[in-house]
Amino acid sequence: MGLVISRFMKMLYAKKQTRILIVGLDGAGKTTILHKLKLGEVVITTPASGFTVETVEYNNVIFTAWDVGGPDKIRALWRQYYQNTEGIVFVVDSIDRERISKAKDELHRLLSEDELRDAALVVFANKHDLSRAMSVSEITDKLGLHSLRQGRWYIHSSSATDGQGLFEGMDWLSSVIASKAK
Ligand SMILES: Nc1nc2c(ncn2[C@@H]2O[C@H](COP(=O)(O)OP(=O)(O)OP(=O)(O)O)[C@@H](O)[C@H]2O)c(=O)[nH]1
Ligand SMILES: [Mg+2]
Repeated sequence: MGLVISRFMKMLYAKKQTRILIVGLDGAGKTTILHKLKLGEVVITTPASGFTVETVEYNNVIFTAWDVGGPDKIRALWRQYYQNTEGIVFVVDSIDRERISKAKDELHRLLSEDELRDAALVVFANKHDLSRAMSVSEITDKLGLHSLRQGRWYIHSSSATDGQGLFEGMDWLSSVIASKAK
């Protein structure tokens, strides 16, 4: 899986610097996905107490992951990572029925940011290997994805622990970004 991802990432992203955000509530599976993509060493930084950012650089693509459910006072710090963002990977815990509406609020809040308005969105309905997982269509509804702009979003079930579904989502994202760059 890592090899396949690497190969097409290399083809598509060689020229200009691009950022991809990997975001979602705590425990959704962001860190697991970042490692599973096998793009390189994951570097952890803490720009402020209570705020941890994980970064992987791959050619000219910077993958940046953090938890968007944190306290309001650290939100201002997120903006430094918005520049050049072409893609957003939003990770949802498919068994967390209690917090799906919080996930929705955070997603829409993020997408309303000026600098993120044109970014393509992939949602991973993660932890799909678990029997209690909500279906992709239920998550689509509960996140209000149909109300989003221009149809530049895509949702796929995933299991970050075994890698299932990650390729499909990343493949869609890279092809949308590549077609925009032309
Ligand atoms: N069964 C199952 N467990 C998963 C999956 N993805 C992640 N997990 C587990 O869920 C827990 C949280 O995963 P993380 O990758 O640490 O989640 P995170 O989004 O980085 O969480 P924070 O760093 O706290 O914001 C870990 O115990 C993972 O092993 C999945 O697809 N299936
Ligand atoms: Mg994490």
